[in-house]
Amino acid sequence: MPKTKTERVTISLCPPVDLGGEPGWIPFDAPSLVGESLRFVSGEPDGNRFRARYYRDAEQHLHARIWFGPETEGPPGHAHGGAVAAVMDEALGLAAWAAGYPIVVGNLNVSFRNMLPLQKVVTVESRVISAEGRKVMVHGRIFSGETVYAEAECLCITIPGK
Ligand SMILES: CCCCCCCCCCCC(=O)SCCNC(=O)CCNC(=O)[C@H](O)C(C)(C)COP(=O)(O)OP(=O)(O)OC[C@H]1O[C@@H](n2cnc3c(N)ncnc32)[C@H](O)[C@@H]1OP(=O)(O)O
Repeated sequence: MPKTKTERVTISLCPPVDLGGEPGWIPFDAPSLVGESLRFVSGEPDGNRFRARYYRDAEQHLHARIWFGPETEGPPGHAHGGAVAAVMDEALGLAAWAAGYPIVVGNLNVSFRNMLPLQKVVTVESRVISAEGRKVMVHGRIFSGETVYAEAECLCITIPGK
């Protein structure tokens, strides 16, 4: 009769990272606005996938500091394109909510400009460009210093009744 074997799985967490904002940025509490459902990107603030923190600046624009952990890997040592798109989806959709539009994302167009190294803290900046009828256009980019990793155009559609 085969013996049952207990396997011990050890998950080692990466060390803490600094997701602090720029002077003048105010921490933005996304769950208090949209609920607790945004777990895919921001749900594990100490995990090995994404670590994210949102802020608003004095002009109420939404910014995020994002750390792409080892579990977001696509090309060796670099973030998966889907991981980059997931961050854009969440951050730019949230930017529309933060500007007062209850939306879901209808179309997201991401341009990958440079490979994004893992375990790097980057910044997402966003701008609500226009709002016509139910369509809200948000633009954003992920960058660090002079390097732009991705740019995105996000068409958000307001949800009737919200
Ligand atoms: C609840 C708490 C959440 C709280 C969550 C907050 C989270 C924010 C961040 C996360 C963002 C996400 O991941 S959201 C998840 C990913 N997204 C989704 O799953 C969305 C799936 N799609 C849908 O549910 C639907 O297609 C909608 C709601 C987007 C649109 O459907 P609809 O309500 O029937 O409206 P519809 O008549 O089709 O479209 C309305 C207008 O928008 C235009 N339009 C619609 N889609 C598109 C499109 N892809 N590209 C161009 N234009 C479009 C139409 O032409 C029309 O223009 P006109 O004729 O008026 O000119």
